[in-house]
Amino acid sequence: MTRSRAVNPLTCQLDAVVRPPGSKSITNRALLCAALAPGRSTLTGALFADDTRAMTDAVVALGAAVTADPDARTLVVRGGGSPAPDAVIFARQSGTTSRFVLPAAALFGTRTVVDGAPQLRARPFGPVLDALRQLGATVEELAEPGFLPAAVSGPMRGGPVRVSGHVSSQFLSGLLMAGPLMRDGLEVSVTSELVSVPYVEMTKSVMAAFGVSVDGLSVRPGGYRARHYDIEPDASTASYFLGAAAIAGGRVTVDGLGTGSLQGDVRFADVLERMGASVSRTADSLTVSSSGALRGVDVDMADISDTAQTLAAVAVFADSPTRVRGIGFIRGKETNRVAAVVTELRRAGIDATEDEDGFTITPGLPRPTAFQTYEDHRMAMSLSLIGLRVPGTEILDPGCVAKTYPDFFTDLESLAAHDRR
Ligand SMILES: O=C(O)C1=C[C@@H](OP(=O)(O)O)[C@@H](O)[C@H](O)C1
Ligand SMILES: C=C(OP(=O)(O)O)C(=O)O
Repeated sequence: MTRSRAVNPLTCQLDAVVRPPGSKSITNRALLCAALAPGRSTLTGALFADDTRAMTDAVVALGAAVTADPDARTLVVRGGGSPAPDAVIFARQSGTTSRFVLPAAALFGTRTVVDGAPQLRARPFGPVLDALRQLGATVEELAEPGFLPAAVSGPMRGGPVRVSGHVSSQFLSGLLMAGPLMRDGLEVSVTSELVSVPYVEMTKSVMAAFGVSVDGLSVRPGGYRARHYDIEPDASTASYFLGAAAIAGGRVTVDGLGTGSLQGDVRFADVLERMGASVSRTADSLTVSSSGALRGVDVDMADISDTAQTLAAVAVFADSPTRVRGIGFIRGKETNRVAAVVTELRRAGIDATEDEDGFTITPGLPRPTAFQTYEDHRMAMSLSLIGLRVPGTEILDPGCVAKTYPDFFTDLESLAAHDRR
């Protein structure tokens, strides 16, 4: 296993067109909806990474049959089955997989155990477990209350349910996706401020594509319909390439992320625009061009928090401080992302401070640093951007990118082939 990976500075301005792998969030929603739809669905443009393997294994445990063709980026799903008694789902490090399959597993009369890697066991599950109890499921917390592993069994009667929204939107998305298969359908009330709102809109869009409409946060009883579904590239992943254009200068076009994207994270480009980059958007692409001169920004990233670490790396190269707000909840992601990003930038000599709801970065010249990554793919990918400008940058435990983007370093290196010479 490689313990560290050097990132080489770009020597010239960029001029690249990239097509990142498929969206993790859409792939995992489409897999679950397809598994709940009787018949054969074909998912094209799918992501093949640890998180989507976790969901693939999970839907198989729920009774679906899945044929994967990674070269063609295609998953064929035969849905409409049911889990074997005492099924066990191991969600690896995947928040989406675990939070989405708990409600789906509790649709069935058999007992299913959901567990994950130690890192996932440390993340919160209380809101979804509590909601499942309200809906009539039997829930056993097999370790600590509110954490994995947990066992669930149904069926659920459905109807009104209350769930909090300030820790994660994934609880709400998971409940909605199981909603049409509950006896009385589902009517969700969110009891606290909802974070990551665009992901709930994405949930509704993918459900609609599979034949289920959501009215507000209410779903009528019904069923999903199998179909062919094409998945767009991952917008969170695209943020690393757009960030590269912003700091290295030049131009990067992301092919396949158009104005109709289902992903809120395309709005990372709006933040770069506020910092002084130029952005152009078409029906099928997103382009960021920059001279490399950037100003700091004060921005609320509660809707697009997976790109907050990318922004932290970009902010280092601006000419005034950047303040990121609204993201206190990312302390409960793969790692405490607020603390991790501040610690690592300080390790490089940058003046970074933790705020209650985010962080503040004052630009500076980073020194050559071996960055720790805290088993967090986004720490590794974001801090790599610093290496595009600063010689001697190393990323420790680079393999952690496998969670969502196994080929990240190869693709980042191939950007250099597109230097504008
Ligand atoms: O629903 C989704 O696909 C996701 C929602 C977000 O999580 P939270 O709702 O926990 O912020 C995001 O960070 C995660 O990567 C994917
Ligand atoms: C938070 C993330 O993932 P998840 O919650 O799905 O594990 C992420 O991909 O940054």
